[in-house]
This record gives sequence, C-alpha cells and structure tokens, in this order.
Amino acid sequence: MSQALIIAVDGPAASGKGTIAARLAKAYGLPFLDTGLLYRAVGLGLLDTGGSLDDAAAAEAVARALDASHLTDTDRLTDRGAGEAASRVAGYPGVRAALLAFQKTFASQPGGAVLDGRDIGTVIAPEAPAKLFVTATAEVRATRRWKQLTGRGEVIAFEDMLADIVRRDERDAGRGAAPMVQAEDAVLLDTTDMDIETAFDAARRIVEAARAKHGL
Ligand SMILES: Nc1ncnc2c1ncn2[C@@H]1O[C@H](COP(=O)(O)OP(=O)(O)OP(=O)(O)O)[C@@H](O)[C@H]1O
Ligand SMILES: Nc1ccn([C@@H]2O[C@H](COP(=O)(O)O)[C@@H](O)[C@H]2O)c(=O)n1
Repeated sequence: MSQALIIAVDGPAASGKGTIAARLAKAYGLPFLDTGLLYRAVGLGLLDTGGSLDDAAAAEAVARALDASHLTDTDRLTDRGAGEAASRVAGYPGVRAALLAFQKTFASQPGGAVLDGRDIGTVIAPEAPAKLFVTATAEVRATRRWKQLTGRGEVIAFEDMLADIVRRDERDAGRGAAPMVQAEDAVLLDTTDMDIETAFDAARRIVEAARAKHGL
C-alpha cells in the first residue's frame, strides 16, 4: 500500500504553525486538525464545571467526555485564558491518553491529513513523511499573539504576553508526557524574519521535498 501524505506541523505557541498548516491543507486538499483546540477545550471544560487545573483526574474525565460540540466556540477557545488552561492540562498523561486515539485516527485517513500541535511528529504520527517544526523568537511570537488578541478586543500588556509565551514554552518543553520537541526527521522553519506568505512558500518547499523523497 502506498504511503499517505501526512503533514505534521509542530512548534511553540504563536510561531505561525496553525496558519501554515491550514494553508498547506487547503493547497493539498487535505483535512486539517488544530490539535491545540482539543487541549484548550479540556482546559475550558474543566474550568466551566468548577474544576481545578491542578486536578489531573477531573481533567482526564473532561478529556474523555470531549466531543465536537466542545470545539465550536473558537473565539473563546483561542483567547488568552484558554491557552494557559490548555498548557496546564496538557501535562497530565491521562489527558493526553484520552485524546490520543482521536488524533491518531484523524492522522491515518487514507488520503492523508495535516495536523498541527506539539507532538504530532513524535507521538501522533511519527510515520508522517512530511514534518515541520515551525518556530520564531519569543519576542516575535509574543508580538504576533499580542496583535492578534488586542486586535479583537482583549486587553493585555505586551510584557504580560511575552511572559505568557515564555512560561508556556517552558511548560510544554519541560513536561514528562510528550514534551514539545523537534522530531529527528523534522525540518526546522524559523519564521522570525518571514511574513506569512514567505513562511508558507518555505513550508510548501519543505513538503514538496518530502513528497519527492517518498514518491508521493
Ligand atoms: N510569519 C508571520 N508573520 C506575521 N504574523 C504571522 C505569521 N504567521 C502567523 N502570524 C500571525 O500570528 C498569529 C499567530 O499565528 P498562529 O495562530 O498561526 O500561530 P500558532 O503557532 O498556530 O499558535 P498556537 O500555538 O497558539 O495555536 C496570527 O494572528 C497569525 O495571523
Ligand atoms: N499536540 C498538542 C497541542 C497542544 N498542546 C497543548 O495545548 C496548548 C495550546 O495549544 P495551541 O497550539 O493552541 O497553542 C499548548 O500550549 C500545549 O500545552 C499539546 O500539549 N499538544
């Protein structure tokens, strides 16, 4: 059986990986999953039921009960508080285990798929023929996220945004369960000095090289 075009896009918060992944999915006509939304929905779901972000068992129960209806309020899911809550619950092995099968099934669709997150190339789809690790300096990422959130009305000081990004990087890279790390066979894409169009073009070249290498 021939290999499917699975494109794994990992990287730290606000590096632009979601933007790149969504555009790659459109360009190749593939289904796309932003896996960060799953963790964000678990974090918010826990808070909404009065739970504590320190309660691993309660977080796992929310993750096990997650369905598509929890993923519709994208404005709330992508706000600052949801990002912080997500990175707290994402450290619990039970939460990650609860979300694993859905992500693996999504990745293994016969025609291929694009997924973005922190552990796509290492845990969810280590077999992916195309892997990117998208990054940028913390200052540039904080600037992008600050513009995004203040542009839609959230009130945040830039220094607080930068501190959020640095704290999230440390938590995501430092946890024991599926830490954020560049897969050995992933190509690093540093978008610090790239606008969206330039970053997408570079990502597309990486995918084209992977397709040629794997005969896809
Ligand atoms: N190369 C770029 N230059 C300038 N702005 C960018 C670039 N890439 C993405 N952006 C903008 O930065 C913000 C964050 O991008 P995006 O949501 O794609 O990041 P992300 O890595 O998926 O974030 P998260 O990890 O939180 O999901 C968005 O407003 C997006 O339009
Ligand atoms: N595959 C993933 C995806 C996300 N996380 C955690 O969720 C947080 C929010 O993710 P965003 O991509 O929407 O920023 C993130 O900080 C991670 O803690 C994850 O662990 N694995």
